[in-house]
Amino acid sequence: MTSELERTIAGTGIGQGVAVGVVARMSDPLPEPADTPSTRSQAEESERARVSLGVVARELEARGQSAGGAAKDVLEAQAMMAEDPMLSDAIDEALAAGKTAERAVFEAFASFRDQLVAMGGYLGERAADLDDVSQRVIADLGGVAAPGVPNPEHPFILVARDLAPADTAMLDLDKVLGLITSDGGPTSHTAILAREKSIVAVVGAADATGLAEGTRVVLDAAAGIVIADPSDEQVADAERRIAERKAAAVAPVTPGALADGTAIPLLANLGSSAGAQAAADAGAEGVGLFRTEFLFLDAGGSAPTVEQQKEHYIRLLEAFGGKKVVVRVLDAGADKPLQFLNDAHEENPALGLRGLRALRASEDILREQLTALAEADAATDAELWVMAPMVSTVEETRYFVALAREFGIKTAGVMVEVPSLALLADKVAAESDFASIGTNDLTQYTLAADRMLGSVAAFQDPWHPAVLRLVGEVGAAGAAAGKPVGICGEAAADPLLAVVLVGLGATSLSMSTPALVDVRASLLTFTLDEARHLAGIALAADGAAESRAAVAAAALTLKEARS
Ligand SMILES: C=C(OP(=O)(O)O)C(=O)O
Ligand SMILES: [Mg+2]
Repeated sequence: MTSELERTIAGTGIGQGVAVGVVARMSDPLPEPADTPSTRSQAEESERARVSLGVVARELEARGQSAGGAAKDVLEAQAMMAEDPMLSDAIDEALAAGKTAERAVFEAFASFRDQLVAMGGYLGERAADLDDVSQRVIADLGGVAAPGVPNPEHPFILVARDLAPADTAMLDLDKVLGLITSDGGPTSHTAILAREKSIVAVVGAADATGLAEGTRVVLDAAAGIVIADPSDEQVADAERRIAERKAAAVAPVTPGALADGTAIPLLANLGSSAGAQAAADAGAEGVGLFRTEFLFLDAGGSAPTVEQQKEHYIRLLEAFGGKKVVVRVLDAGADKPLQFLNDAHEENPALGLRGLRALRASEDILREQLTALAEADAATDAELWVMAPMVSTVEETRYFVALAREFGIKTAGVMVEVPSLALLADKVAAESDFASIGTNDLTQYTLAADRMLGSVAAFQDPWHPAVLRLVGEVGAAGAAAGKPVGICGEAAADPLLAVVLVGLGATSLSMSTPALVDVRASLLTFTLDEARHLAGIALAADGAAESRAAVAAAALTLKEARS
């Protein structure tokens, strides 16, 4: 039975979590205080300002004490801003002109803010901190709640338009059960943070602006919905799923496998060696995609030297001794521009000189990278595989594999991110040691939808049967040639789609570390035959939404038949 009040709000779910709780809203910024003359004496206004500045400073200090770490430093700096003598001089000046304490605080902080912005750089970035202090003092003067992340005594579901980085740094994850934002898409700052910290979240839920403080909600990230005023059955269902996820999270970290024991190694996507330990702790059986772009982006305008690269690769390989580590050579261009490799203006950079095309045009950089990789491999005992991004022809495959071999790389492969390569997968399999499907780009190129563009985000859906048919081509070619086929795009992190991908022939799955738990649990619930059955259903669908819905229904039927 549904409750009479129940309402469903759609958005984009981040991760697979479920949460039940009451809404606490991030309050909107306060309006600018009116510039009307004060009816109080200057001394009275001055005292009001002094008291509120002190209250806010003490509160920020206290919050800093309880937050600890980097947040403590930020908050203590803010507390000092509230009692900065230059600011209080500016406030006194405005009060002397007959303004209210609210208006005087507003004007004094605003003028300091403008000065900071004019200085630019690090100081410019502190402007938002000053705004925050100003808002808090004005709120205290008016006896209203301070804007920003609320701090109720009980756990809550935070509803906000979007979160500023400073807000997110302060989230008390023991209290915030989930996040709902009305703005922001899957790549917004909030979404990235939620993914990183495994916070249950639905973003871009435009109708969430109507969710009142204290409303009970079920937040279902897996379905991308928020149910306001849910029925008892809906709450019970959500609580059952929360318990299941908790059980999965503490389940033994076993190697990835299907219910019938078919091994499907679960690997991590990493951007630097810094995440290696967390990935290994979460049971990653190796690395399926090491993105080397960050190493090049951090080098400041030129390629890092062979020595610098080698040092970094050694750190990575040492963290995965005896295990497989797939490193992708530099993937510059389009969403990852690197001036020193290609500074030409391109109308359509995603279709331009990017990935292997750009490296081939500056082959010395590719040669240096392969040198560093081969030397790091020789110095460690991980199993190094190297692959090239954005390969679109069989000739490019042959070129890359031959060049990698010249440097002594034992296992060389290509990423399948362009439909042309998937369609020639049999020929690619003959040339290359392995293939790894980058579903993010493969979806972008198959659906002709720029992955950076919000207006076409709905097309960027790897559940689309056209994308899955291409995956199936690569899977079949790999099986026929006896060559591994990995998946390293975001699609592998979707627990149900992961099963479909295995049904299409994927032999390993690579994803960001927090996704490993859910994908491991999902694989364990289906046999290889069932995965193939689900893949067949996905391939037969008309579009992404139909494919997702039909597979979800069939998966439920399979599970119910078993229990
Ligand atoms: C894994 C992929 O590469 P990136 O997201 O780095 O382009 C992909 O395209 O799916
Ligand atoms: Mg890609």
